[in-house]
Amino acid sequence: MSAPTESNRHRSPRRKGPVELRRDQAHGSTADSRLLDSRNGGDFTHTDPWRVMRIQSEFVEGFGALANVGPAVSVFGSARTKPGSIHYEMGVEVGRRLAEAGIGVITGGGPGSMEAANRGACEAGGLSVGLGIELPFEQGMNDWVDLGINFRYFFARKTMFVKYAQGFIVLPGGLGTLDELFEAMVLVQTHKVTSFPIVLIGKDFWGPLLEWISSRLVADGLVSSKDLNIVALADSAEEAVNMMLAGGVTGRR
Ligand SMILES: C/C(=C\CNc1ncnc2c1ncn2[C@@H]1O[C@H](COP(=O)(O)O)[C@@H](O)[C@H]1O)CO
Repeated sequence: MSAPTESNRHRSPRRKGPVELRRDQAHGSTADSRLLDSRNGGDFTHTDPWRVMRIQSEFVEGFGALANVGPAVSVFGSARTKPGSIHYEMGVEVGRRLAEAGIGVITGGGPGSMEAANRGACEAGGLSVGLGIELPFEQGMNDWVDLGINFRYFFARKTMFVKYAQGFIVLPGGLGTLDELFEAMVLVQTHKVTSFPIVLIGKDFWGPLLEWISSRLVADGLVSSKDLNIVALADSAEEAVNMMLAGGVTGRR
């Protein structure tokens, strides 16, 4: 911005919402002139202020669609497990047992263990929710989702996993699953959520990770030893769902 001179000092400032623009910054188009200017084409949809509106609409639509889901558990796990594999079948059983306990199932709506948990819930007549995510490659919602919402933004979607669930069950998975697990653990660690059971299924799979957290992170003073209690380990779908119930998740009667 250039320094004030005699010629521009008194030019009136221009307001853009909470932003006030003076001198050279005050030139340019106005919101209504841009709205009426057909030469802009669709370029405005690539601007950050427009994205804020889209982000806001994801929250509004997500909150609206999920407001009445009732008691639910978010189930995370690999997008790559195949029907017939141990982890896929475990996902089906998790979904089924949650549904039988009157608890809805929320997943990422994708393939693999997400599909498995939705399938188990759907087949048992329970609520099966999928929070899909737009990805650079074609990827539809799995067939077992009854209530599906598609998100553009991971962070809006993640809010829904926490806000509408009373606990998390985590099946074996890769980076996406680890991301969701660690986010949940930090929310509990920082008391952003309370009474929120997180159960990992598969002692062989998760044991070494917890052992590393204990032997390295706790030993180096990076994590408090009491934070190890944020997660519990289970070896079966039955055990995991019972831990949810014992942890305060109560199903619909
Ligand atoms: C890579 C493949 C499919 C990707 N499709 C996904 N759809 C919905 N949600 C997804 C997808 N991929 C990852 N997620 C989320 O992360 C977790 C699984 O990630 P991981 O890296 O496979 O562990 C899962 O809980 C989702 O919320 C294969 O075709």
